[in-house]
Amino acid sequence: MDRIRIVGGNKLAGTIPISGAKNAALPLMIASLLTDDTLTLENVPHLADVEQLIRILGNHGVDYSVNGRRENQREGYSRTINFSARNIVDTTAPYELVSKMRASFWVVGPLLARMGEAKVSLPGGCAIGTRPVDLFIEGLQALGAEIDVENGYVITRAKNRLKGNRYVFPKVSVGATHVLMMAASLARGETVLENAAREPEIVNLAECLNAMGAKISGAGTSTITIDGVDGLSGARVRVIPDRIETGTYAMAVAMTGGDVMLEGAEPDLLQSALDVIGQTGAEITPTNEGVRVRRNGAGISPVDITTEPFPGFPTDLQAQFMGLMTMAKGKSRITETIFENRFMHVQELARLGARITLSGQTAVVEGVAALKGAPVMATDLRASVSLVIAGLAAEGETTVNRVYHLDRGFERLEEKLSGCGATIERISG
Ligand SMILES: CC(=O)N[C@H]1[C@@H](OP(=O)(O)OP(=O)(O)OC[C@H]2O[C@@H](n3ccc(=O)[nH]c3=O)[C@H](O)[C@@H]2O)O[C@H](CO)[C@@H](O)[C@@H]1O
Ligand SMILES: C=C(OP(=O)(O)O)C(=O)O
Repeated sequence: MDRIRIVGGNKLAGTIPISGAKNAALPLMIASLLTDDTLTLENVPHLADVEQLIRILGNHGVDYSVNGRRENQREGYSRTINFSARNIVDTTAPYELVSKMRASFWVVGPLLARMGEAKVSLPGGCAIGTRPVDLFIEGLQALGAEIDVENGYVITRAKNRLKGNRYVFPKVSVGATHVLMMAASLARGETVLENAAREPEIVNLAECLNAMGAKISGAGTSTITIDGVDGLSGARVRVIPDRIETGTYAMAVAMTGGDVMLEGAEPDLLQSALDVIGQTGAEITPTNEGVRVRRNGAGISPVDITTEPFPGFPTDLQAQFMGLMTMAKGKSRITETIFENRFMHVQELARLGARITLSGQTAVVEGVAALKGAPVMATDLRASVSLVIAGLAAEGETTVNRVYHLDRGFERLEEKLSGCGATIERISG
């Protein structure tokens, strides 16, 4: 199994290109199921999750080509991919495929809306919480779907076309908002979603659906209105830059010191996180090229954060921020409100010498003067990258095991960091 080896202590300096966002690319790819025309997506990142979703969509009959040709190489930067769901050959998404990635469950919305049925395995066990699907079920039922959960599958049927309705989310859910927006696009009449997620990825999906002929307004606010249409067509849409990748590298620079241009980053997509990083002592400068991050001289100031739905501080940056706080000059409190089990990085950061105590959903981090390299491993994507950040700042050698987590969400991580002066390499086998 591959590992990442890091020798810490170097400041980062140079340019890091920001890739297309994993969490935007996935729902956009799934939207291709809604039409028999070709959906062309630009800036799709080359990630394990994208490859896995290509396999899942292929099982339903979706054909794809990369820049006009099929491509199997594992490495490469963000690409343009054409998706064509001319014929849906199967409305079942089996356990073997869905269990590997949460977002694959989202095919339930377009399959049900276009084909009148979908049988989708419950998503697999995940390291950050229980992650139920009750809101998806309740929301699709509000649109007229009949739903049974049997033998680990969610079985959905719509005898007639789905029918628009008002649905108030009892809790903000990114995935359920994506799915209901897609399903309601092909429903009869108007759907109003209240307490909807406001994440930039929701806006990107709404833009995509509208380019395909949907009539959606209000995406990016908590009330989204969808006027159902009879059919959707193809379109060409660009995946937004990855705000989590942007925040991750910004925190890496805040921790090691240095001066890095995050090329192509859009500050509006992560303003709350950039504000917090600024409060730790790093200088954040939006430019025409992207976002410049600098930290020289003075140390890292402690800052308290609480994760929240957008526009609050994102849960997907919580682990990385904890990494940064391990070397702050004082005590910080980090409260996780989105997922009940997203502190799996705490015990691994402790191997590097971090001092963290947990009390319910809050971690209290007592900054230390130096971390010392060690072998570590993490159980999820963002936890893994928090260990990479900490390793970059630690004295000596750190090896991060279970690299497949990183490959889910970070395109060419080692190359981007070593290009800025980090000593980091992948060790195969
Ligand atoms: C592929 C993708 O885009 N993943 C992101 C998406 O995940 P995902 O869409 O799975 O996250 P949600 O926004 O749905 O989850 C938010 C909270 O709602 C709960 N919930 C959700 C659905 C449901 O039916 N019932 C329920 O109780 C979840 O357990 C969680 O506690 O948003 C999360 C929150 O920003 C991010 O951390 C993930 O990176
Ligand atoms: C939690 C994440 O992804 P997923 O929802 O696919 O598990 C993530 O991107 O941090």
